[in-house]
Amino acid sequence: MTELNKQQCEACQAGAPHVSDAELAELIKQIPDWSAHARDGIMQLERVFKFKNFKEAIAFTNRVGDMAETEGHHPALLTEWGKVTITWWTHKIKGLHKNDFICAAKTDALIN
Ligand SMILES: C[C@H](O)[C@H](O)[C@H]1CNC2=NC(N)=NC(=O)C2=N1
Repeated sequence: MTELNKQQCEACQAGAPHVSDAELAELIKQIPDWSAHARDGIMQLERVFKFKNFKEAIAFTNRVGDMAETEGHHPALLTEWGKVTITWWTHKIKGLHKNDFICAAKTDALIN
């Protein structure tokens, strides 16, 4: 099967199915540094990235932003001095779609 970070997001419609528990268990193995948790009842993927300073943190943030624009799928981004917290979920379905796992894998590929 094609590696997650080599796949492209699909256009996600309202009403699209959430990933099943079994699919989540399989997909999360490909992004082992990410956690899957519910926040306000919405399942999300989250990872904290550490950097030497703010300059590197904001540069990484901008690379992720460019990827999100390319994919048409967007994360929550918290950029701090030396740290970026990235959270992926699909707003339209208020949960996790395969797109979120693809974008998490693409995010990992943007680490210098
Ligand atoms: C119109 C636009 O394409 C949609 O609103 C996209 C934008 N980016 C998105 N990003 C995420 N994470 N979830 C969405 O449902 C979503 N929808």
